[in-house]
Amino acid sequence: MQEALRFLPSDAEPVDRADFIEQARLARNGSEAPARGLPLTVRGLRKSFGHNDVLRGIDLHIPAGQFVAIVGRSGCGKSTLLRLIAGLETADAGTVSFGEEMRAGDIRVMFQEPRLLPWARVLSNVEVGLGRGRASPDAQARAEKALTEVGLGDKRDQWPAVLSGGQKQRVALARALVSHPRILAFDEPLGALDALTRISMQRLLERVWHDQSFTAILVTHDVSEAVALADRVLVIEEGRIAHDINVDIARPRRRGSADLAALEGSILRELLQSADDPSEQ
Ligand SMILES: Nc1ncnc2c1ncn2[C@@H]1O[C@H](COP(=O)(O)OP(=O)(O)OP(=O)(O)O)[C@@H](O)[C@H]1O
Repeated sequence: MQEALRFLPSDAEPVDRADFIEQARLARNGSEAPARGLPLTVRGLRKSFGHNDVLRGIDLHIPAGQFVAIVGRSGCGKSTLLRLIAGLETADAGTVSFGEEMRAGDIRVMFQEPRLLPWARVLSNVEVGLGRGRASPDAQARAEKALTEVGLGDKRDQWPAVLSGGQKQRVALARALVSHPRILAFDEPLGALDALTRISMQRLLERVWHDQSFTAILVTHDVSEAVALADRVLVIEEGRIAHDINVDIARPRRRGSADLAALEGSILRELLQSADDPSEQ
């Protein structure tokens, strides 16, 4: 495992999820197995669009299996960072490296829009996530299993058009999970959902992350979502990681609890302060 880098200005240690994962795994299997998530290290990452210097030097290490949330003002570069990590965008400088050689399907991204194929039934939409593996004999069984994991086993033969927004996002999640990714990147995946659906999707995300032990990176506008789900919250300001906050609150976390609210409040105050700072406009 690579050594964790230090970040500004936080001195928080990377969260050790090993105990949490191991306890769950031992309870399920009675045997020890290595975490499935991949670690990743970002060094000196820079990205500009024309004269807009969006990311001005990002240094970051995410241990295998950690759940990291990225927050910050609109336009601060959260999605750009996520896209660079996922290889959907090319950096101007810097590197993103992973603990091991990557195989196809190791990184998946889930977006705000479900991006389902309207002419394909739900099960076929999930099989799309297998890429070339769609042709394998067990593709259908894997897709059915992924659909069951998101609670939509009974919708396999439906068309996307008849599903609710939340159900469509569940299908998108199943499509992301079917390749057994070792890093799952979420770009504001729940942003278009109503409040109740959003909370039930947050629980689902947390459960699948817990069960499958992938490394999770969540871009969100919603600080309460970030502190409810993540082991660690990164605040991006002025193209850099301005705060790297350890969410040292035991799981399962109770929505609305005083400790979550206090942490959310302190992050929001920080964001509002930087938004009010005229020197940054
Ligand atoms: N392909 C692109 N071409 C030009 N500018 C871009 C491109 N992608 C992003 N940008 C610009 O880079 C900046 C950062 O965008 P990004 O989407 O990463 O921000 P964000 O923090 O995710 O924003 P939001 O919270 O509003 O979704 C913005 O000013 C955006 O307009």
